Amino acid sequence: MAARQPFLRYLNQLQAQRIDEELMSTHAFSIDQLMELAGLSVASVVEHTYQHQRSKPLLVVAGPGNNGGDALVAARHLKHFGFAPEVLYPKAPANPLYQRLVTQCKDLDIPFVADISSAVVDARYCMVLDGIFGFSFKGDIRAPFDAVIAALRATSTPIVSIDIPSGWDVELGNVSGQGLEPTVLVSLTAPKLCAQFFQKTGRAHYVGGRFVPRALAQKYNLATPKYVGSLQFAQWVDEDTSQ
Ligand SMILES: NC(=O)C1=CN([C@@H]2O[C@H](COP(=O)(O)OP(=O)(O)OC[C@H]3O[C@@H](n4cnc5c(N)ncnc54)[C@H](OP(=O)(O)O)[C@@H]3O)[C@@H](O)[C@H]2O)[C@@H](O)CC1
Ligand SMILES: [K+]
Repeated sequence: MAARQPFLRYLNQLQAQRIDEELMSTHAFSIDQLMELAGLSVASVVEHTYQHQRSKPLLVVAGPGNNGGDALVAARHLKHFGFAPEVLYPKAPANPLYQRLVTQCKDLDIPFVADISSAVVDARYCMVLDGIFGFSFKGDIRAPFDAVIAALRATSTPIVSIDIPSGWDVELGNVSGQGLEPTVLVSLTAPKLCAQFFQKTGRAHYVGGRFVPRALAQKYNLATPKYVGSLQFAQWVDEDTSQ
């Protein structure tokens, strides 16, 4: 009997972008649908991890791309889950999709803050949701996000990162030393190569985004997470335990 090919467990940047494109072409998803499910997964992980810490607000930091869109969706769900999210959106693009997400947050009375400092983050928030950069991040961190990430790095407030710890090279990890060091990582669709450098004691790694059709998983030989019932996330197991 032929030996089973090892599953593809960590995506490179190009594979992540191709899978995203194929979901929206071959597999007929709209970006709004994918973002909604991605953001719901992230909010579900936050609820699972920080359900006993609702007495303080949580800070959602949204970047200029779809990672930021996921963060805005998560903020909306978290408000419905009984949390008190506040959003920092330093560079809101003139893109109708993101503008609709902002309106939806404002209609729920989610405050948008103009600026943060490390001291304010530590004093005011129970956690930070990092939706600054995802799988399209490249190069050195440019303004205004260099200052935002530096301020977050100087806090002791726990960070949950969406898909990629912001500032990390998507494949090589925190090679610049300037990226965030989150407590929790929620990979979407499948972990990217940088997630291999995240697996350390005291941290939790989940996968979310329950929208991958079997045909796409088979095409890439993806190691699909074992989602249970209606849960929107699954714990990522570090080694290949598939049969
Ligand atoms: N299938 C899935 O898994 C799904 C994934 N989804 C989510 O989409 C995410 C990927 O989204 P994405 O492609 O829009 O890119 P993302 O990383 O958010 O940022 C791009 C922005 O960052 C900027 N930028 C880049 N480098 C920079 C730098 N050094 N310094 C400063 N800025 C920099 C760049 O600017 P530009 O280079 O264009 O000037 C652009 O504005 C993915 O991680 C996941 O969260 C779901 O929504 C849907 C289903
Ligand atoms: K991120």
